[in-house]
Amino acid sequence: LIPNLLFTTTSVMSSLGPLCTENFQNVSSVGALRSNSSNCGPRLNEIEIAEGRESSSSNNCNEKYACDRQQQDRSGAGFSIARTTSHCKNQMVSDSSHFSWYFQHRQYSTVNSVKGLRDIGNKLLRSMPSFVNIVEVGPRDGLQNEKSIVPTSVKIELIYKLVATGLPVVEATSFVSPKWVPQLADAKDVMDAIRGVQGVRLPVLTPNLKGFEAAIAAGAKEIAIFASASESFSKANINCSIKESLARYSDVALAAKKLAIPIRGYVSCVVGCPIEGAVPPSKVAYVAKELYDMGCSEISLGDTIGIGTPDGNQFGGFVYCRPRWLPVRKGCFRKCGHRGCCVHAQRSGHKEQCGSRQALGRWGLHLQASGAQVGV
Ligand SMILES: CC(C)(COP(=O)([O-])OP(=O)([O-])OC[C@H]1O[C@@H](n2cnc3c(N)ncnc32)[C@H](O)[C@@H]1OP(=O)([O-])[O-])[C@@H](O)C(=O)NCCC(=O)NCCSC(=O)C[C@@](C)(O)CC(=O)[O-]
Repeated sequence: LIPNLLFTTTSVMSSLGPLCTENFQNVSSVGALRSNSSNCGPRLNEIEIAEGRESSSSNNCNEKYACDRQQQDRSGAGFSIARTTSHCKNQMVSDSSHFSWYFQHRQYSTVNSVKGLRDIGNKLLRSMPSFVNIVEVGPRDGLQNEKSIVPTSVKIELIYKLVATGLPVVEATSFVSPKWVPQLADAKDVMDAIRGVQGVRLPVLTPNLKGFEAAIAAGAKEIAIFASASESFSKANINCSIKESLARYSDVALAAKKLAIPIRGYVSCVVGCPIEGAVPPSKVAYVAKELYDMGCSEISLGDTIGIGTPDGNQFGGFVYCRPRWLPVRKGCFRKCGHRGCCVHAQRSGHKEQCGSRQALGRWGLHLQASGAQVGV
C-alpha cells in the first residue's frame, strides 16, 4: 500500500489544510506564535539543539544567559521557565524553557548566534511543505490486489467510513476489464451505492473509452487515467505500449473534456520498474507532460514498487523538481510501501535538482494513501 515523509498512519489521515508556513517568516515569529499559545508550549527541539551546538562557538554568553534566565524566573514574566541545565559551552536549553523567551534573551547575548539560529529556523521551516492534500486510493488500489474478493457491501462501507474522516478525495473503484481485475468487477454497484455522497471527490480509474463510458453511466464525476514510464510495465498492466496508452487516454481525455469531467493522471514506475529496473527520469517527464497536455488537473507520480528513499541517493540523485510546465498544486507524489519520490526535469535549459523535501516544500504536498501507510 502506500507513501512518503514520515507520516505513518492508518488510512484515516484526514486532509490537512494549509500548514500556514508562510506565516513563519522567521524564527522570531515562531517564538511569537508559541508565546501566544501556552506557557508550557512545546519546545522547538531541533532549533534548541542546533543552538546548543552553536553556543560552543560563542564564547562568553553562557554565564550571562544562565543569569538572565534566573532573573526572568524570579520576575515571573509569564513563562513557565525553569533553569538552564548546563553552563558549559555546549549548553542545551533546559527542558521546560520557553523558546520565545529564550530567543529574546539570546538576542541580547549574541547577535551572531541569533542570526545563526534564525537561519537554521528558516531553513527548517522552508523545507516544510506549505500544504498537504491526501488522495485516498484504498478502495481501488488497496482492494484490487486482494486475493479474496472483498464483498461489495464492505467496499461501500469502507468508502463511507473514509469519507466520514473528512478526506477530500477517495478513489472509489476502477472501470477496468473484469478479466484483468476481477476484484473490482462490481464497480457499477459500488458507484450506485455512493451516488448521494456529497462534499468529497470520488474519482474512478478508466483505462480506455469503454471504461470511461461505463464510469459516466454509473455516475462518476471525476476520472483517472494511468500510464507508465516503463514500457514493460505498461504492457503488463494495460496490455499496450506507452505510446498506445497515451493515444487511448487522449480519446478518454477528449470525451471527458466534453462533459467537463476532471481528470487525474497517473504515471507509474517513476523510480523503477519491477521488470526493467531503473527508469530514466526523462521518460517520467515525457509521460507526465503528455498527461498534463491532455488536460489532467493533477499528475500523480507513482513509485509503484516502493523503492524510493528520502534522499534519493538510491537512484543516483533521483530527485523531483517541478518542471516549468507543471504548476504547483498539480503534482502529486505517490509512494507505495516506503518513502521517496521524485523526478528531475529540465527547467529553462538547465537541470535543476533539489532534494525531495525541498521539492515537496515547493510543491506543497500531495499524498496518496491506500489504507495503511502514508508518507511523503
Ligand atoms: C486496459 C485493458 C482493458 C486492456 O485489456 P485488453 O485485454 O488488451 O483489452 P481489449 O481491448 O483487447 O478487450 C478485451 C476484453 O476486455 C473488455 N474490456 C476492455 N476494456 C474494458 C473496460 N474498461 N471495462 C470492461 N471491459 C473491458 C473488452 O470488451 C473485451 O471483452 P470481450 O470482447 O473479450 O468480452 C486491461 O488491460 C485492463 O483493464 N487493465 C487494467 C489493469 C489494472 O487495473 N491495473 C491496476 C491499476 S494501475 C495501478 O494500480 C497503478 C496506479 C494507478 O495505482 C499508479 C501506481 O501506483 O503506479
